[in-house]
Amino acid sequence: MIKVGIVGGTGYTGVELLRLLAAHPGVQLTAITSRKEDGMPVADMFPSLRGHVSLAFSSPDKARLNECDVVFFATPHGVAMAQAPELLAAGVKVIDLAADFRIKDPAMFDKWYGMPHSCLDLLEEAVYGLPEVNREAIRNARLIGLPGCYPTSMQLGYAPLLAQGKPLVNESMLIADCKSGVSGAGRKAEVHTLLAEAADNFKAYGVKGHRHLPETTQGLQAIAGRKIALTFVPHLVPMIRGIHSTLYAHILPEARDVDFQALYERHFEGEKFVDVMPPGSHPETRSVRASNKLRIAVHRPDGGDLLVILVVEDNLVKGAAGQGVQCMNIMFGLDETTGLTQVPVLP
Ligand SMILES: NC(=O)C1=CN([C@@H]2O[C@H](COP(=O)(O)OP(=O)(O)OC[C@H]3O[C@@H](n4cnc5c(N)ncnc54)[C@H](OP(=O)(O)O)[C@@H]3O)[C@@H](O)[C@H]2O)C=CC1
Ligand SMILES: CC(=O)N[C@@H](CCC(=O)OP(=O)(O)O)C(=O)O
Repeated sequence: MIKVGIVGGTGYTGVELLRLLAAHPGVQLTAITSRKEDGMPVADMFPSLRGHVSLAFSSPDKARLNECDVVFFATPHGVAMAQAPELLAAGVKVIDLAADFRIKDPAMFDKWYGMPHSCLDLLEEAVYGLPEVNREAIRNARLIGLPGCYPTSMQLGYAPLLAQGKPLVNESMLIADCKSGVSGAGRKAEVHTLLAEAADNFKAYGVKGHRHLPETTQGLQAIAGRKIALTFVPHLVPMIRGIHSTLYAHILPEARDVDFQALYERHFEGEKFVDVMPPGSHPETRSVRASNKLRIAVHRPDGGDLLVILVVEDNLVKGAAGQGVQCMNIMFGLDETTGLTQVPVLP
C-alpha cells in the first residue's frame, strides 16, 4: 500500500483528494494536516467521509509526513516549496497542487506570484503533471507541479492542433474564453464568492493578466516547440464545480482540408480521461462533474476558417485532485485509472 499524506486537508482540493483516495485500493491514508483543527476527526468536519476516513487532522509539525511514500500539497502557493526539500531528502515523493513548481522561469514566478522562488534546483527538476503530455517524465519523477485548473483545459484543448510538425492554425492569435465555478477560488472566505455576490451573476475577471496565462503559454510552447501567443479571459459563473473553456483558432489556408475531428480523435486515442465527442456535440460541465474526465468537442462553424473547441472538466478533479491521483498512479506503477473510475454525477 502507498502511504499518503495530505497537507491542507480542510480545503476543497484537500477534501476532494480525501474522497478519491478513501476509495483507492492501493492507498493507505496516513496523515492529513490542518493548522487549526489539530486532533479533530476528519469525518467530524466532513460528514460525507463518515465510514470512509477514520483519521484525525494533525497540525503540519506533528504529521510525520516523512514516513509517507508520497505527500500531496493542497495548500496556497509558497507552502510546498518551503517543505519539499526536506521531504524529498527523506525519500518522500511530492505532488504540489499549487503553483510552486509549474512555471520554470523563476523571474516569471516572482512576477505573477509575488514571491521569490526558494528552491531553484527543485524547480528545474520538477515535472509538470499533465499526463496526456508528459507521461514518461511523470513516471520517473519524485516532484510534480500539477497544472492549474484553467491551464489543464486550455492545454489539452489546444494540444492536438499544436503538436503537429507545422502550424495548422494562426498560433499567434489563440483565444481562450473560459468559465469556472466558484469552488475554483477555494474554501477560504472571500466577498466575491459569497452566495449574494456570485449567484445569479456572471462576470469576467483578470482580463489584464491572470497567472494562468504564463503557465499555459509555457505549456503550449512546449507542446508546439514554437512560440505561441494566447489571449485568456476567465469568467466566474454561478455554479459550484466545473470549467467550460471555449477555445478559438484561425485555420491557416494550407490547413483548410484537414479533418480536425479525426485529428483530435487520433491524438487522444487510448487516453482514458479525454473524451473527444462526436461531431456537433456541446459538452456540459455536469457531464464531467465529480469525475476525472475531460470532454472535448471540435466545431468548425459553417465550414469556415475558424475552429471552435469546447472543453469541459471538473476543476476539482481533472483540474486538481484527480489529476494528482492520476500522476501518483503513474509514479507508483499502478494502472492510471486506479481509484478514478467514478461515473459523473447528474443532475
Ligand atoms: N480550487 C481549485 O479548483 C483548484 C485549486 N488549485 C490549487 O490548489 C491549492 C489548494 O486549493 P484549494 O483547496 O482550493 O484551497 P483552500 O483555500 O480551499 O484550502 C487551502 C488549504 O491549505 C491549508 N493551508 C493554508 N495555509 C497553509 C500553510 N501555510 N501551511 C499548511 N497548510 C495551509 C488550509 O488548511 P488549514 O487552514 O486548516 O491549515 C486549507 O486546508 C491552491 O494552491 C490552489 O491554487 C489548483 C487547481 C484547482
Ligand atoms: C474561480 C477562481 O477564482 N479560480 C481561480 C483559479 C483556480 C486555481 O485554483 O488555480 P491555481 O491553482 O493556479 O490557484 C482564479 O482564477 O484565481
